[in-house]
Amino acid sequence: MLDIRDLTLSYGDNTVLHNVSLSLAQGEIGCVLGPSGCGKTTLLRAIAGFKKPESGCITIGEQTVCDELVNIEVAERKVGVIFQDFALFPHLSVEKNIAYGLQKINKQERKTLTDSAMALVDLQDYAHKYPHELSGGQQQRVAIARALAPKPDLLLLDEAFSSLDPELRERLSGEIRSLLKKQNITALLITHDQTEAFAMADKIAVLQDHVCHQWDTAYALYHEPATEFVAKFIGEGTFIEGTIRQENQQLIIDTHLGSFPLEPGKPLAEGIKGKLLVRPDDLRHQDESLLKAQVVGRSFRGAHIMYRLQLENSNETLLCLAPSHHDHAVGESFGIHLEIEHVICFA
Ligand SMILES: Nc1ncnc2c1ncn2[C@@H]1O[C@H](COP(=O)(O)OP(=O)(O)OP(=O)(O)O)[C@@H](O)[C@H]1O
Repeated sequence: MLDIRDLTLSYGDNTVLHNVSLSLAQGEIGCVLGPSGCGKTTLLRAIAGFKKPESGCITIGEQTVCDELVNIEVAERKVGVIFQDFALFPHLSVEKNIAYGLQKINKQERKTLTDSAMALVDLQDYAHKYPHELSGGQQQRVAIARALAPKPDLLLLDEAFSSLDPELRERLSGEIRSLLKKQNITALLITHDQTEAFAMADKIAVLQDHVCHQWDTAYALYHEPATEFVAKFIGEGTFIEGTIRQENQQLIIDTHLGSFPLEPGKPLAEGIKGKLLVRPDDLRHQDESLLKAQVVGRSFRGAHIMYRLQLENSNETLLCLAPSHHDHAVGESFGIHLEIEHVICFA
């Protein structure tokens, strides 16, 4: 339903996107995640048709909306956009806001589409209210109904939850995911909030320095990051150094916390130094372990405590997520054991 191939786009000399590719099947929800200024909004603007790329191709449904020969107008692309501030018209009622994009359609059909969009987001009782009479969550639902009323092929959400408080944001992102899934709507959202991306998206693109580092499921981004940037950006963790050796065709990294076999097919070779990713859940609390570490920081998270630990005879600190009944104060030491299920190593 959405196919972006080798998209390159600049503002003057500033290349913002370089050879970005990603695609979504009908009914899939994608998310573009990345640090501020990495080009998330620019990508969305290119898909909607507000900014023409230098090269590359965008296809929405059956229609190529932009390539070296074609550039379809914004209004002709079957795309619904929801902006960060919802962009509702303050002087129009909920019903009229939703009907706004349907002016080319005859009156009867306009009423049918408006009513069904209002029902979709459960706002029938608010049809004659004005935006200032609604809560933030209700305003967002109006914005969604307005974007969905013309039955777009693709829905784009630009930081659509960021002006809401965290609790409402979490609840609404779950609700909206269910709504989009039930209606089999294809959507792409941009956010800098990983929790929101994980809660909503089937697939996530991680952008940084103009390029898309990885386009994958949340699970793969966390457990099989393609680049060091993705490993650092998604989730928490620390890198420890080691040396790579080969034993019976198998590459192994030796570190001061143990030796770990490496996945095949990575650009790693015997004799080079490697950086091994240690996630907080790889480091286990184990009283009987001879390997001891001292608590230098801690953050209580309810069921778990995130410890920052310093190894004996080392300046290195590591994160350890332990069940909160293992309650240790800063300055105390406890035994640890490294058990890595997904071995992630970079040269
Ligand atoms: N209209 C414009 N003219 C010139 N440069 C622009 C324009 N819009 C964006 N840029 C530049 O393009 C880069 C990407 O901007 P963009 O808004 O796409 O990033 P973003 O990832 O959405 O950032 P944020 O998370 O802060 O919203 C930035 O360096 C920005 O300064």
